[in-house]
Amino acid sequence: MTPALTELSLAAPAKLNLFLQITGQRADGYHQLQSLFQFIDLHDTLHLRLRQDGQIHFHSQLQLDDPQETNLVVRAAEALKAAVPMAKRAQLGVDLRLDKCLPLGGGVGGGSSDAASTLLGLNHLWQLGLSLQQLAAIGLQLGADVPVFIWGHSAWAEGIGEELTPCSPPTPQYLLFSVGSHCHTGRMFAEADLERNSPRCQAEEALQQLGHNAFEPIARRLYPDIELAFQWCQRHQLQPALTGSGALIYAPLAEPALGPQLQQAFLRSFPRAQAWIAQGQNRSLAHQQLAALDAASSDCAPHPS
Ligand SMILES: C[C@@](CO)(OP(=O)(O)O)[C@H](O)COP(=O)(O)OP(=O)(O)OC[C@H]1O[C@@H](n2ccc(N)nc2=O)[C@H](O)[C@@H]1O
Ligand SMILES: Nc1ncnc2c1ncn2[C@@H]1O[C@H](COP(=O)(O)OP(=O)(O)O)[C@@H](O)[C@H]1O
Repeated sequence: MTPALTELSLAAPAKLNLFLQITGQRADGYHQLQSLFQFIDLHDTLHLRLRQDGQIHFHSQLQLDDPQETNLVVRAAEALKAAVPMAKRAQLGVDLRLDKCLPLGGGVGGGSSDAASTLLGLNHLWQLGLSLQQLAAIGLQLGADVPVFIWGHSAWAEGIGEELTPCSPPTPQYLLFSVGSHCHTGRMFAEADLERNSPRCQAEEALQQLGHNAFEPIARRLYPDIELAFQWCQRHQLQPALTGSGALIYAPLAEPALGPQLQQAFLRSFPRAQAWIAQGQNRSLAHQQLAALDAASSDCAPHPS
């Protein structure tokens, strides 16, 4: 029999919203949207190690703005444990360490991805055998963006982001910029002039309008540095777009060879900014790693004689 793993490291990749429009609002205030999600190869890394004493311990350099707030990694681990029958819970302990790289509140879903990788990793390590559907339902309680990271495939999203249809948009390299502004998701959704009644469309139509994002005019109006970054990109023949509710801006690279040059030029114009070159991926890094683990363990499994 394959020996059970006692530790595991898993990526928690970022996402981009290649298209985002809002089509209505539910009675509870949450907005209905249509969005095209794609992953990129920028990621946080989560290290998980089994504990025998049933405790959940967490370590990270990341300080959340609100010291009262519990990190989504811990909330995910607790939510998963709570979903397991009481009799099994006493043995389910873990040391969790998060190496945080993704910018906070940037619209790349780092917190949601950390939560999803926690659920995926613990399901494996604790040998719970929950389905992706069950994990996505637990994840949805933590944030509207968590399910897409659980399923791990680029997707056309509807509802509040949890009704997902896998799709495979083009996977260019992107330039990704952070000019330092933070857009608070709840506040962006609450902005009075947000276009929240767009007519619904089909995924195929969205693929013809890549880069459309209902939050873009608001982010450009509220944050002058975001406006300046859009103008810089346009002057450099890039097609910039906002991801999520902001504040990061991405632009597909028509000529990947020019990426490093454009990245340096941007940083010269915006010395306090950050800029990355990232590869679009239709399968999340976390899922690629889990598939490699499964393949390795089936290689180790005894062959039927
Ligand atoms: C806008 C998007 C697009 O991918 O991404 P981000 O910019 O956050 O990455 C998501 O819909 C964000 O999802 P997520 O970041 O998980 O949001 P949540 O934590 O669930 O919600 C934060 C707050 O935003 C508002 N909210 C969120 C999602 C939604 N469909 N309607 C809303 O009105 C609610 O006020 C909620 O309290
Ligand atoms: N592990 C985490 N990483 C990032 N943010 C977290 C985490 N845990 C809790 N949060 C909270 O979630 C908020 C949104 O985080 P994040 O996912 O980075 O935003 P976005 O979805 O806009 O990229 C943060 O401002 C923070 O308060």
